Amino acid sequence: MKVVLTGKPAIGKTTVIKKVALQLKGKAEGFYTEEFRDKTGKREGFNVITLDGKKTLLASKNIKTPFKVGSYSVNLEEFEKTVLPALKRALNSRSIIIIDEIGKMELFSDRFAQIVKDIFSDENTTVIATVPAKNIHPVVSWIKKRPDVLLFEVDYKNRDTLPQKILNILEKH
Ligand SMILES: Nc1ncnc2c1ncn2[C@@H]1O[C@H](COP(=O)(O)OP(=O)(O)OP(=O)(O)O)[C@@H](O)[C@H]1O
Repeated sequence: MKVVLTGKPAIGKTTVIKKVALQLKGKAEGFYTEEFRDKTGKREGFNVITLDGKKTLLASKNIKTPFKVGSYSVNLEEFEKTVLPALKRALNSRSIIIIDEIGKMELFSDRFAQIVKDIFSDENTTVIATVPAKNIHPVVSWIKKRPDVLLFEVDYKNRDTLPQKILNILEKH
């Protein structure tokens, strides 16, 4: 089962994923991405939080790396160190895999792109992932076009009911 969420920036994709992950505690592995703000309330960057509780910096305005998205620099090395082992472990153990998100920042990592492909190509693996509305990378359009992907566009009307809908789909599967 492959469930993929897309939708406009800040529409609530991560919130849906977190609600689903909370209900799947112990059965799911993977990560979600959360923004953090400075003292004045301005967005400073993004953290990655793995479902087994590791937190690392994904990107920040206050670091300099060659991997830039707007004013944010991506902390590629730390991202790979934290996320790749979790995804590999999940793929090998056939846990439910949660990937929030398969976006511009994360896709600076070719190794991440490759494991995402491996996960989606494995017909026995259940994955719940988020992708941006824009096809910012070949992997994103490849995922959206897959016939085995159940694609949901998150909007204001469905964002409160989607978590339960996804859980029902997983249960039936
Ligand atoms: N169902 C909801 N009810 C009320 N507020 C919500 C809901 N879902 C999300 N929000 C709020 O909207 C904001 C953005 O939510 P979220 O981070 O989940 O969006 P996103 O689509 O994952 O964003 P991004 O484009 O950064 O990935 C947050 O402040 C969150 O608390």
